[in-house]
Amino acid sequence: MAENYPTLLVVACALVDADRRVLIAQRPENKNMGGLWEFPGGKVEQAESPETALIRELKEELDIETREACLAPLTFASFSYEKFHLLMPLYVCRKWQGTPQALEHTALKWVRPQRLRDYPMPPADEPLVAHLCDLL
Ligand SMILES: Nc1nc2c([nH]c(=O)n2[C@@H]2O[C@H](COP(=O)(O)OP(=O)(O)OP(=O)(O)O)[C@@H](O)[C@H]2O)c(=O)[nH]1
Repeated sequence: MAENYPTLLVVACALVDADRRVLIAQRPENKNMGGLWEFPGGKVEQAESPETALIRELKEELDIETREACLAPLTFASFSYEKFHLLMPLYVCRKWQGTPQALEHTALKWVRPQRLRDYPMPPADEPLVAHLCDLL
């Protein structure tokens, strides 16, 4: 692996509803990996904790509010993309205020964990699905 190959810290969240379904969000077509389904979240900015970043991203992307105590770490993705290495902790959140809206995505979908494989996801996400199936 080349030097100066940055590791990008991105936080993501599996929102889980009362029926044990998970929220996934479709990336806009004009973005890298457009059309794929991902877990809401985004890059951790400087001087932000992962949890603070995730709470911010959930508000910006979905217009929902949650708090640190409602974010349970589940697992992480570690995957080499062409231009960066992605390190992505995945949290589970079962308690939030508001109804998720697709403010930055093309669509949102509540999916049973066993059906997540029906939705094309970024390659980094594929190993995460098994963890959600085990948990839920
Ligand atoms: N939020 C999120 N990002 C993911 C997932 N899987 C995955 O590979 N990523 C990658 O993590 C990177 C950071 O995501 P991001 O949401 O902050 O950035 P972006 O590409 O949408 O564009 P932006 O820079 O305009 O915000 C992207 O390259 C994205 O494709 C995932 O499940 N959720």
